[in-house]
Amino acid sequence: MSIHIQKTEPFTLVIFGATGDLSKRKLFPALFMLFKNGLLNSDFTIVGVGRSERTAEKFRMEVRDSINQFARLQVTDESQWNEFASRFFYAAADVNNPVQYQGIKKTVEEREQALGVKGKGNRLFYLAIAPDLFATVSLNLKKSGLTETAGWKRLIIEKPIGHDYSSAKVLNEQIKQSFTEKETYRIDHYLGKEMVQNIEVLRFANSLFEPLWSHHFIESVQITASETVGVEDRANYYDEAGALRDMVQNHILQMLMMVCMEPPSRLKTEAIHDEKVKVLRSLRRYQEDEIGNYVVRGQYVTGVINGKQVPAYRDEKNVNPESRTETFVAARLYVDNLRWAGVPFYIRTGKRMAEKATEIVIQFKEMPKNLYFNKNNDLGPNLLVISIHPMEGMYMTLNAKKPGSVDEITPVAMEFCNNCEEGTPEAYESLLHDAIIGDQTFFTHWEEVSLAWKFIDPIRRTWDQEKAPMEFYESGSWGPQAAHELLAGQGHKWWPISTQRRHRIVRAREMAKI
Ligand SMILES: NC(=O)C1=CN([C@@H]2O[C@H](COP(=O)(O)OP(=O)(O)OC[C@H]3O[C@@H](n4cnc5c(N)ncnc54)[C@H](OP(=O)(O)O)[C@@H]3O)[C@@H](O)[C@H]2O)C=CC1
Ligand SMILES: O=C1O[C@H](COP(=O)(O)O)[C@@H](O)[C@H](O)[C@H]1O
Repeated sequence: MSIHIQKTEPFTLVIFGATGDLSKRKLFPALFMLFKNGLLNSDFTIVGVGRSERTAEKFRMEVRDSINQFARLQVTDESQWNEFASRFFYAAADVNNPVQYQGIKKTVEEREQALGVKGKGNRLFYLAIAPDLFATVSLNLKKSGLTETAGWKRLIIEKPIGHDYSSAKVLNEQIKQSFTEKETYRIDHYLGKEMVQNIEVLRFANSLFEPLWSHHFIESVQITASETVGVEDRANYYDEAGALRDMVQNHILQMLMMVCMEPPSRLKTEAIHDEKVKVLRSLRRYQEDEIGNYVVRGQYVTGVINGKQVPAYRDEKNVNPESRTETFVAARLYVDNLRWAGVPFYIRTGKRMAEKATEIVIQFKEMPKNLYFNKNNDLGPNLLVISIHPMEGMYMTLNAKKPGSVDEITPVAMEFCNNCEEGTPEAYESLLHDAIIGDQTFFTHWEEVSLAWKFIDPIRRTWDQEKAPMEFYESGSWGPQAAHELLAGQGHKWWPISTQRRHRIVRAREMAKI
């Protein structure tokens, strides 16, 4: 990802769903930050599409409001704003109606003509709309002639990509009729997070880690993506999807791939995708009758979050009062290759948990307990903690001599903070920029999508047939007891999440005592 160095070529970005939530909260703020940082070519154009009519002026005001509400920096410089806003246009269209694409085409072509790139403009289509419209739009883009240009054309799609392997495959075939794999950019916003991208650098630019990065020295790996929010206003989608499809199929497996992949032969997109795909091929698939031993599903009941009583999942608006949808998943996974043989990868994700945090903990094997410095049984394992959110950084716990003592041990932490001094780019900033410059490294290849679904589908089937229990957990907790037992059986435990910098050393000490 080359966000700090490479300015884009001229381009037109057509955003389907420009009046929606994703555009307001993520896309417009990201475009504004890229513009402010001088990373967009001055000849860029944004064409917003939605069903309801509005003038370009009104659209620009909405864009401004969303930037002031959601961007890292607000609009303060009027002439800079006018320059930015003058590139925004709007075309009303119902995407189900092929005829209405002509209005979009006219807007795009007029602007390309004005910029002197008639017939050869670069075009990027962003589908910030419901997933069941992805196929229709991509087919209609071709039929309308919008994909015909001597410049490049690209499609950006959001998740979810299907709800299982078969539906994802059908969608992929439909998209392929208009866009090749190289032109298709599947967003997984976790891949745009600074510290997720940093995993590669940490592993492949430090001689310290790579020799230790295997079953010889690593005892286990834990990946947590916990949230304090509930289902919010997305029950219509979420009650069908559940945490397995919503978080594990994409974000959690992407983080697992980044931790496990072999060093790529070159730092090129294809080489990186090849290595990530190999991880999914080695990921042990569980038979339906053994899933209960490895995967736990849970659903939140009422509890207290930030001092406030919150409702049970089944009492949330638009949720089926008898819903069997999981809001929590924990699992013990294995990557059956030479590097990772026997190393458990513990994953967990859930809504209404105790803290909002995304963290990866690499636990190294312990020193032999019967030798040296373990008089009080207080030697802790070395942990490398990669904090992805809300803190961005990493820290390593070590055992050190307690100051002033002869052989007493105390845990210490070496820490790097990635976002302490100034804010780092938001995931969508870096992903939008990559799509505009044509770098697919941090987008999901079709093979990753398909293998991820093949891993997920048997688990989903088992749960749909009620062949594994549903565990209930209190809101504000760290999930159901079964999620702790998953590790306890292996002599492991979930390490406390450490989201606040000032607590870290204290937490490191607590960890050593556990
Ligand atoms: N919101 C978020 O934070 C995230 C969203 N996503 C994904 O992004 C996509 C969009 O989500 P979100 O922004 O939340 O959805 P919203 O419901 O907020 O917005 C939907 C958008 O689609 C437009 N739209 C709906 N039907 C049509 C139609 N027939 N023709 C033209 N436009 C139409 C709406 O415009 P209008 O009503 O004006 O016609 C609106 O702009 C989804 O795929 C979602 O899964 C992914 C990650 C996060
Ligand atoms: O994709 C999704 O991610 C969010 C969590 O993202 P984060 O960047 O805040 O960690 C999750 O709330 C949502 O359900 C899911 O669709």
